[in-house]
Amino acid sequence: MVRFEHVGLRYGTPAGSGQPGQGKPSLAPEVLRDLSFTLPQGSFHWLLGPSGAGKSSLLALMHLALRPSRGEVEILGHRLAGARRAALPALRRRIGVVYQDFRLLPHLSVFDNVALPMRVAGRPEAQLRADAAEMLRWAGLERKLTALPATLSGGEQQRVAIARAVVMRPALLVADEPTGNLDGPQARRVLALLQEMHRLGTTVVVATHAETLVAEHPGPALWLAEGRLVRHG
Ligand SMILES: Nc1ncnc2c1ncn2[C@@H]1O[C@H](COP(=O)(O)OP(=O)(O)OP(=O)(O)O)[C@@H](O)[C@H]1O
Repeated sequence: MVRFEHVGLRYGTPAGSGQPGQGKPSLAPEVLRDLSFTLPQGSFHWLLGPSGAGKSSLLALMHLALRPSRGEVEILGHRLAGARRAALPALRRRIGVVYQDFRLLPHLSVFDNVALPMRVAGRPEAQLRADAAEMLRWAGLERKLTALPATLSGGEQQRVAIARAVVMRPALLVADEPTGNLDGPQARRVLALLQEMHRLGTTVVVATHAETLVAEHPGPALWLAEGRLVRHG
């Protein structure tokens, strides 16, 4: 479950920067204002709104890249305000993130990109090999295991990024404009993977400007405008 209660975010504050500190209050305007909503575990939501509305900022709060300047954020049963800093890495491992620009490591093969989160978490090599291979089969990339990201199409790179985001079986998956760099067929294939994660029980939030895709797959949505939640349903 994801729960926001009266959440505000200003960049440039110690909380907004994600850094601890005793800095003076920032005079920067709030980019997220008084957001309150709950996303049930296992739900799928679009995150919609014009450019600058605050979609990426909201997703950054959900995947713990930022902390709110005010209000309460609860992710997967953890209230961030009371959470010990030491508890955050374990919580982060339960959250998968997909970006518009893929963010694959260019010097690592497709296989090693997907295996990386498991290596960081110290999984045994035999298990992680099997899991990474299974995820890449699922994403339709079993023939690309040894390829470097630059040799793949945009759609293939994004499918690698999704395999990497879900290989640790996250309970929450957030995608920030995941089809922004893709053509229609590739975008649909990427969305199908995100929807399949939802069907498997993952809470999924997808920020997008892709109106055609949303029209083809109507579903619950959070609408932001100028940092406010203007519609939820
Ligand atoms: N690191 C930052 N520092 C200061 N202000 C920022 C930062 N990142 C975003 N902003 C501001 O926060 C507001 C919301 O930006 P955000 O990127 O969250 O919107 P968005 O809805 O995702 O936009 P887009 O659809 O164009 O990606 C904007 O006014 C933006 O300029």
